[in-house]
Amino acid sequence: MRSADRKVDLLITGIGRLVTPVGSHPRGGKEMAVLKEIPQAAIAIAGGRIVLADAEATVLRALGDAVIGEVLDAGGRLAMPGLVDAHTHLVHAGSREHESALKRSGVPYLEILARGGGILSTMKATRTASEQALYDQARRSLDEMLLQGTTTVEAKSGYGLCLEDELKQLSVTRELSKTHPIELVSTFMGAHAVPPEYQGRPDAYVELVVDVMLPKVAEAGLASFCDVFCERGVFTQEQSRRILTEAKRHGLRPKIHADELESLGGLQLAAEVGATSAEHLLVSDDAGLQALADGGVIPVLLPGTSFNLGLNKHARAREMMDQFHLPVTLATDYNPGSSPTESMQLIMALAQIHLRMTPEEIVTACTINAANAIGRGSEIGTLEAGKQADVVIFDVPTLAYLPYHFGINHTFGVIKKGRAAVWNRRLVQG
Ligand SMILES: N=CN[C@@H](CCC(=O)O)C(=O)O
Ligand SMILES: [Zn+2]
Repeated sequence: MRSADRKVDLLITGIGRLVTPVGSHPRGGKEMAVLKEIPQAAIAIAGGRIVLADAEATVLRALGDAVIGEVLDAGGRLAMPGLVDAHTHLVHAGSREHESALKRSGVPYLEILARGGGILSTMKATRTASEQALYDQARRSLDEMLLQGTTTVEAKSGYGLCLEDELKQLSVTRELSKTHPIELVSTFMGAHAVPPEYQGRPDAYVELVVDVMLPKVAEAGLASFCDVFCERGVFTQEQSRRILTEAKRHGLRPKIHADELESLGGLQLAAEVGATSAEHLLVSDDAGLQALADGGVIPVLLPGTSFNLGLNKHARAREMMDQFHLPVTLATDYNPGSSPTESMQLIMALAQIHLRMTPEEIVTACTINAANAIGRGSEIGTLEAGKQADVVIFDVPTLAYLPYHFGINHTFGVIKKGRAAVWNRRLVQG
């Protein structure tokens, strides 16, 4: 530490083991298993950033006679970068437990949508809801995410499906990003489904998205990314191309929901338009995965969706890593239909069992790779000097225990931008 740095706002001591990926870039293939591990560690934080994360003796020596604002003792627990949830449909009204019986009786996800349910059912609820009601519901979800160790969340629109209500959803995201400790990255997803007014006229709806919605969203600075649901019966590859190409023209970075149920060439399109990420990928073939690798597109896998839809089909995470050296990312896909969970810890457990990922790979997938999937790799995703101080402290004896003991919350503490947001398992007010 230079003498100019000799003021520390927060010092976290007593970290039994600090575990973190290193660097700012996505980690692909074998690199995903490489973590830096420091026993008996401490983290010094100033101005919301990490000044030093190292062995406690080294940190204390470097601090010398520095002025220290607050000290928090992690009590020998495990610290890692705050979890990044790179794919959610955070802002929506209501819930869809009434569809569970249909799903149990074998009615497919897209059939429920075709009957006017599914996404369209949440669209109706969201259109009717006030901004305040949407805000309150999403805020409760964010609190839950924070309590579970998530510090940054991507939030998609796509339940308004008309200009006014898409803007309403995105405004709620913007409001939440000002008031909640969790940092939000906003994605415009007007092309999530074809609304009833445009039934049978999907191209006309695509034109509305392109000509009316995109310019307004971009002008108001309401989103950083644009996503589209490229799936049979929803949007074709050609319609998706039109939307993502126009999105780029307006300064929004492309993302795509692809290969969830059927492959329409969404991964090739992702590479073609230079998408940051392609998400779901349950039925992807080798050609699609090679396109991602060649195009530098990050695969975002959502094992909560296949679990909850009872699909018995899992993304080919091992091949993505071992054969295609891809930087696999994990996310909740939190939404009221296909994945009603805020818990990244549940996703970790599913990733270990269904995607056959190791605990180290899972950490990388939920931190630095996820950060890159939302364009934030240089700021968050690792515990290194200079990065934003987003830290989660888990009450687990070993790293492997985290995805192993599932169904409970292991989070003891969460530090967001250098401030305790959760401590002793409770939200810190103020
Ligand atoms: N598959 C498309 N969209 C969401 C589900 C939205 C919903 O069912 O409400 C997803 O990513 O799984
Ligand atoms: Zn989604």
